[in-house]
Amino acid sequence: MTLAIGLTGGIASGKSTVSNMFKEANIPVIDADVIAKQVVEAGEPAYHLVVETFGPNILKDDGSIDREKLGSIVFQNETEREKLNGIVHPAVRREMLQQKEDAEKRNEPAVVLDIPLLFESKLSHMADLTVVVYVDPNVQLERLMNRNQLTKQEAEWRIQSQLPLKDKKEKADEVIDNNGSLQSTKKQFEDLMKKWNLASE
Ligand SMILES: CC(C)(COP(=O)(O)OP(=O)(O)OC[C@H]1O[C@@H](n2cnc3c(N)ncnc32)[C@H](O)[C@@H]1O)[C@@H](O)C(=O)NCCC(=O)NCCS
Ligand SMILES: Nc1ncnc2c1ncn2[C@@H]1O[C@H](COP(=O)(O)OP(=O)(O)OP(=O)(O)O)[C@@H](O)[C@H]1O
Repeated sequence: MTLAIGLTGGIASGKSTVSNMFKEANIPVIDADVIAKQVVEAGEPAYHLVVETFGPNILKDDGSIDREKLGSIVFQNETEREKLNGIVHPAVRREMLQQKEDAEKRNEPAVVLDIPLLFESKLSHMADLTVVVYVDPNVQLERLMNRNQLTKQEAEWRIQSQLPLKDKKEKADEVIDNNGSLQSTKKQFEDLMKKWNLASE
């Protein structure tokens, strides 16, 4: 049986940091953000719907979607965000289920479903257990502003477009606290791997 681990968190809470630890441990990771980018590449069905819905102004000169522009529209407006979600999410869900099935066919001991909106989109049924990468609100704001070079207002809009991290923490089966050093996060990751009998040594 392939253990399906649902990995989530808030924007810039450290999901990629933890998903890299899984990859280093040879556990395959299915990344919803990567798939969400692929399904809106030029020529894909969702690409045409996005252009129809948001207009040609959201395109770059080469015809690809200007993600920064689209982000500045949808992160500060719930109605626009729901329109985008309605186009992108079904395609992402289909592809994730396909990749999960492939991992099961390969008899992988485990597979990680890295889904930022795991709880918001009610997708936890796809996973056997859920893990939240948690940070305190002030740490999240600071890391997001630094990583994406955003103003405080822009970063707050992005954070507010998601369920508060403390709510996700309550819903999750396991919590990795990423407020501290990377070493402390790695230690918590290793402890979980032992608990799930996935540690190699
Ligand atoms: C708005 C878009 C174009 C901005 O692109 P950009 O390259 O700047 O960001 P990226 O895709 O890497 O997302 C960064 C983070 O933003 C957060 N986020 C993205 N989309 C959403 C959303 N619809 N609602 C809440 N948070 C979101 C997630 O935490 C994600 O990890 C893009 O995020 C998008 O197409 N979003 C809709 C699809 C979606 O929900 N993706 C999330 C996983 S399915
Ligand atoms: N323990 C840590 N100490 C210091 N910086 C950290 C730590 N963990 C992550 N970071 C930094 O915080 C930022 C966010 O981390 P990461 O990209 O892993 O988050 P994420 O949850 O995958 O974000 P998103 O879903 O928004 O893409 C990055 O710039 C990363 O280098």
